[in-house]
Amino acid sequence: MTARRLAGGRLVVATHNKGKLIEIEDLVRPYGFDAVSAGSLGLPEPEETGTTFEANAELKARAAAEASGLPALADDSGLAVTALGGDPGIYSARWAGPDKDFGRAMRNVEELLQQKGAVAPEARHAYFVAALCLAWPDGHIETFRGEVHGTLVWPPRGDLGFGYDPMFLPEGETRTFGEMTREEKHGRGPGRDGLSHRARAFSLFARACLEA
Ligand SMILES: O=P(O)(O)OP(=O)(O)OP(=O)(O)OC[C@H]1O[C@@H](n2cnc3c(O)ncnc32)[C@H](O)[C@@H]1O
Ligand SMILES: [Mg+2]
Repeated sequence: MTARRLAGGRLVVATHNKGKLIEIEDLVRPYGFDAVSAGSLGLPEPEETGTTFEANAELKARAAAEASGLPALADDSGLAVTALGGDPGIYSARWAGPDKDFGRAMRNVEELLQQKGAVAPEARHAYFVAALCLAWPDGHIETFRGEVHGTLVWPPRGDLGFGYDPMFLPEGETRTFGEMTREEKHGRGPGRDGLSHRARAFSLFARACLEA
């Protein structure tokens, strides 16, 4: 099945997360879109009732496309910790509570890892997942998924990025996402498909819908 192509113009970035918005704007910029955020359009934040990243991305993209009459790109993402059975997973934002305190969310992850005796790096495997969904106002959707695997460090390192970035050391790297610039975290470039989960999902999206 070939994906439906999206040719420039206005695109709603259907997120209320500032860190994500900045990253998605970076990723779409080379394709010449006029990107507008869901927040700037005053769109409400839909309740994430799905049980998968893909379902939640779809729900957010559809809501924004319907409300705005424009194509909308949503991201649902999170950190899955193997020793914690995949938690916080789709609940990654909710673990930070209503004040979006990711210092607290990271401490919570660390405490649970300590309780499991997960000290060695091998016991501290985790991966980020991002599902990107593009929805058109007529109801058509395309969904893509990216992952990046690594280990969790303690204490957190770096103050770049957002969310759980300072705890996450990607495989084969010496710095956490919190110590990387956005360009390094995206990791896109000639011969590279991206380092972060979001950049990887975006590469698939770009190949299928923007470059085809
Ligand atoms: O739903 P929207 O409005 O997009 O914003 P959100 O923050 O609620 O986003 P999610 O529901 O997808 O929750 C994902 C959470 O996982 C975390 N997360 C996702 N991608 C991340 C990344 O690249 N680096 C660090 N943390 C990330 C981050 O804390 C997010 O709040
Ligand atoms: Mg959310």
